[in-house]
Amino acid sequence: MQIPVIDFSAFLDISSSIDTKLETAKKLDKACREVGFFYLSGHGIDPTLFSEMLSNAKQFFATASREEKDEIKVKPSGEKSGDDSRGYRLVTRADAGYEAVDFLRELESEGPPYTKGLGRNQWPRTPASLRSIAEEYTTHLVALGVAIMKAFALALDVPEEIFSSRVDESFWQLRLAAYPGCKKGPDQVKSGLYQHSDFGILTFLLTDEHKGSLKVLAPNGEDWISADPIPGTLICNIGDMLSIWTDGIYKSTQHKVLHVSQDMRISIPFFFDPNWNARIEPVLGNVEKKSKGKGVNYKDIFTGAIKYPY
Ligand SMILES: O=C(O)CCC(=O)C(=O)O
Ligand SMILES: [Fe+2]
Repeated sequence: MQIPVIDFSAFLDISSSIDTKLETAKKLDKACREVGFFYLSGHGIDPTLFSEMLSNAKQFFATASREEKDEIKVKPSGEKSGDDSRGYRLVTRADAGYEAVDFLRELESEGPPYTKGLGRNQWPRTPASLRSIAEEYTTHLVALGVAIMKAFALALDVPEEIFSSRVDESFWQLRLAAYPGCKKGPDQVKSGLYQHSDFGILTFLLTDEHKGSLKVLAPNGEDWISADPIPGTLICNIGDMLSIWTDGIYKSTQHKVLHVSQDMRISIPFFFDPNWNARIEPVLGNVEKKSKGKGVNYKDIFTGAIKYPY
């Protein structure tokens, strides 16, 4: 299996004919059906923004003091300003080892105290440029996510609003992550992330130059393929919610991280997820399957009000 590289520029070019757009959309569609992962080029985002995101994230993880990290740590919902979702975490488990800071779309809400998902982002004090760069990056990726959903609708031959009405206020999540460098010897720590599929719609992943860390499960269910970074591209993959919307036609492929290099690896996933109130149900017109997600809103899944997978 190979992860295809797809040039999206023709779809974004307003002078492209519908046939040209359809040709690009069909390439994406094929990748989503067969692999669930693709590299995106021609996305219109300035590569300087990629390097600024990576260098700001690296600076934070490499230089922020313990106190600075603690100040913005994820706090339980209902406790002062916490909402159990936003801020810094250090994960040291048998099957996962990394540090991360999460930022999510801020929704209108009462509080503090906040219920899960409805709080305010906690921005690191340093580097001072991180917030404005992350906000600019987010604006670009939200627009890109909306454009790709239009391409999916075109390829699947369904009305554009089926998707756009469910993602036009995407409850996105931006994660800055650092996988520690592996030291040999007794203090060796696990650096990586257990096997999983992503939860939402579409993940846009930006990583530093380390190779061999991200592994994608091949369709045969046995082989692991390294998804090494290709400079200037974003690694994209389908999440479970889009797999549900498309009756499983688009695959939310399993992947994992196993980082064995001696230096820290920076990885920045952007999870383009459904609107907070989006309905989660198959939408391609298969009436029998439509009942499966009856009454389920994305927020109920996100907050754990409904057990997922349901
Ligand atoms: O760091 C990576 O390469 C992938 C991370 C990932 O799969 C995730 O955060 O969901
Ligand atoms: Fe993932």
